[in-house]
Amino acid sequence: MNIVVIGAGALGAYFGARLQEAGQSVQFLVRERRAKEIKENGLKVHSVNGDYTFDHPRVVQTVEKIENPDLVILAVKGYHLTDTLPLLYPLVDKGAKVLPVLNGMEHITILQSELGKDAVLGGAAYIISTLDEKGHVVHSSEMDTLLFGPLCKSQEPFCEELQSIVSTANIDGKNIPTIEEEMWRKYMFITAMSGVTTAGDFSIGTIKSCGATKELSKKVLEEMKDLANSYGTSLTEQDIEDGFLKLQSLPDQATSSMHQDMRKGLTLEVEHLQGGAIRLAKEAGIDIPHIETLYALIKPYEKGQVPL
Ligand SMILES: NC(=O)C1=CN([C@@H]2O[C@H](COP(=O)(O)OP(=O)(O)OC[C@H]3O[C@@H](n4cnc5c(N)ncnc54)[C@H](OP(=O)(O)O)[C@@H]3O)[C@@H](O)[C@H]2O)C=CC1
Ligand SMILES: CC(C)(CO)C(=O)C(=O)O
Repeated sequence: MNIVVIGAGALGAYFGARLQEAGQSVQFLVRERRAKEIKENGLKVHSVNGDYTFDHPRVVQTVEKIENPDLVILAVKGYHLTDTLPLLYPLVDKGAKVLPVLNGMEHITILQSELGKDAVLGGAAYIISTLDEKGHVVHSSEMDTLLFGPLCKSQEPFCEELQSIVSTANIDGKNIPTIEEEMWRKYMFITAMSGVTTAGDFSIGTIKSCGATKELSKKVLEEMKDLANSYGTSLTEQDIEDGFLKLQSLPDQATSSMHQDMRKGLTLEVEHLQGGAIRLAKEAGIDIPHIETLYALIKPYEKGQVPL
């Protein structure tokens, strides 16, 4: 399969590496800074599931050079989504399906209205990865789940083909027929995990060891369940329990990508995640006070600046 990764960051470079390792043709469509970094330092993955070094990473900076793309893995941050549209239009015109692995939900509506429903698959990832000072991927816990699936019936055969490909790769890749619900589950989980770790500036261990902080995480999961259900899913108390168990199963030092970004002084996805939840809740007429509070605490750090 001809795979194009837009967003050769912590997540895109990891899954791109695993798919190339499995024999697929993978190209990274990058901007100038990242192209230079990869040229200077090469592209490597340091992973608890096995390292991978690209001999010659296939890096392109213009979309015109890409021929016969089958799949675009879209792995940029939420705040970069609209910048990728000029790249996505021609790739979709050339026949590619787009698999967005961003956290959140609002990007699906934007992509579907810009690219057409047929072109946009559902996707979500569970992985803890980051980039080091050389721009190499550091994947620090065994979890590397890539979930994808059809958002409309016409995509089912493509997703089956993709399943047969990811099954040969060293990742936990799954075609989920009910991917939309699965994306809401992930959104529920990440809103709690990123919200609490970033607002508190602590890792999972602190959530696990403090009763009141655990309770706050549960309240956020509950609010997200109600939000998801107001958009047509059927999440249950069991999903909250499962989300909470997943959070507790992570190593004490593990933390969210948003919190890692805050520690590095980078821009945060707070508007895309907690902000997105607030907008969707307003539209649905439901209250999500705990998420609003986390949003207010994180928002001052959004641009990476240290507040006064
Ligand atoms: N990291 C993690 O553990 C997880 C992340 N996620 C989600 O995955 C998404 C990606 O996160 P992550 O990989 O951490 O982010 P990174 O910041 O590590 O990577 C994003 C990459 O996107 C690139 N990019 C942005 N705009 C463009 C563009 N127009 N053209 C080409 N490349 C572009 C950036 O390049 P440049 O250097 O040029 O800015 C950067 O390399 C987020 O939504 C995140 O929430 C989900 C699960 C886990
Ligand atoms: C919680 C986690 C690590 C799970 O994949 C994640 O999605 C993120 O931090 O962005």
